[in-house]
Formats: sequence, C-alpha cells, structure tokens
Amino acid sequence: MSDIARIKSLLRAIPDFPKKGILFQDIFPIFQDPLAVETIVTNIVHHILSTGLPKIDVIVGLDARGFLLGPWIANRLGAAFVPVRKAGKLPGETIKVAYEKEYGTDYFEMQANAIKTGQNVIVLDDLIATGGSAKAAGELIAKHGGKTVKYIFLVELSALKGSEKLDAPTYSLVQFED
Ligand SMILES: O=P(O)(O)OC[C@H]1O[C@H](OP(=O)(O)OP(=O)(O)O)[C@H](O)[C@@H]1O
Ligand SMILES: Nc1ncnc2[nH]cnc12
Repeated sequence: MSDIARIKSLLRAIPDFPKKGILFQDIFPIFQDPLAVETIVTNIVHHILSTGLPKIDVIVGLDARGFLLGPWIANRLGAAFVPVRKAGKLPGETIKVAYEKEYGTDYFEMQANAIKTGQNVIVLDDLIATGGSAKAAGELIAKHGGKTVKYIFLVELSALKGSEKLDAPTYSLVQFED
C-alpha cells in the first residue's frame, strides 16, 4: 500500500455528523499512529520546499483541527505559526470575518499584527469542504497585508469544489471525489 493509501485507510467516515446528510471524515485515528503523522508532516514539508514557493514566513492554522499539524510544519520550516480561532477565543485586539462552511455559519478571528505586510503565508487545515473556512482565513491574511501563496489540506472533498473559492493554488494529500 502506498503512504497516501495508508493515510486514507486510517480516516473514519461517520454518516450524519454533526448534521443529517453530512458524511464526516474523522482524522483522529491518524493521530493514534505516529508513523502516519510523520509521513504527513514530511510529505507536506517536502511539497512546500520542492514546488518553487518563496520562503515561507508564516503558517496559519485554522481552529481547531488545523492546530494539529500546523505547528509541526512551521517548526520544520523555521516559520512562525499563527492561529485563526473561532470568535471570542483570542485575547487582545483582533480582526474578524464571518464565513459559511459545509454545516453552518461561523466567525473567525486573528490577533491584530500577527502577520506583517508582505509576509509569505501558507494556510493549513485538516480538511477542505466548501472552502468557506479557508477563504475566510485568506481574507484575514489579506487584511494584514500578507500574501497567501498556498492553501494546504490533509483531506479534500473534491466534489464541493472548495478550492475554486481560493485566491492561491491548493495542495491536498488525500481526495474524496464524491
Ligand atoms: O471547507 P469548509 O466547508 O469551510 O469546511 C472545512 C472546515 O470545517 C472543519 O472545521 P470545523 O469548523 O468543524 O471546526 P473544528 O476543526 O473545530 O472541528 C474543518 O476542520 C475545516 O476547518
Ligand atoms: N465532511 C466533513 N468531514 C470532516 N470535517 C468537515 N468539515 C466540513 N465538512 C467536513
């Protein structure tokens, strides 16, 4: 089995969670397998370093499952890690955007000045469905004057065409076509 097929086999599909009609892809079984986590981190870092991207200043991870991989990857790159959180969780001055995701509406916030004008940023999350969450993160980065150069996901639900909403190319390790 290839590395990617092994990662895909560790995902657990849960019907009707958190709402009827949603087939939820649970990533947590992967985190019971340290070798699988290492494979994912290595694959993403290799992608970032070998596809002609500029030097990355900041990895932005999305609350909450984007925090599971983001800091590892930032650390390997010698980049900063900046969290985007659901509203009301970050202290100090923040900037906020509303967004729609596959199963509802929410608000995202980032601490003011967490990203500096001109910095090269990658958005990293566990999964892209409609792309609403990643698009909102891109808006927060743009409001800071940052440049989002790539959006990276462990899992992509390709049929929802979320990547078409985004202002930079995307990369995902595992795709589900339907
Ligand atoms: O592409 P979209 O339709 O926007 O959906 C994808 C987002 O939904 C999930 O997060 P969720 O809001 O469920 O939060 P969690 O990580 O805290 O579980 C997932 O981790 C992505 O962030
Ligand atoms: N189908 C899905 N499974 C897991 N996380 C999600 N976030 C949005 N849609 C999702």
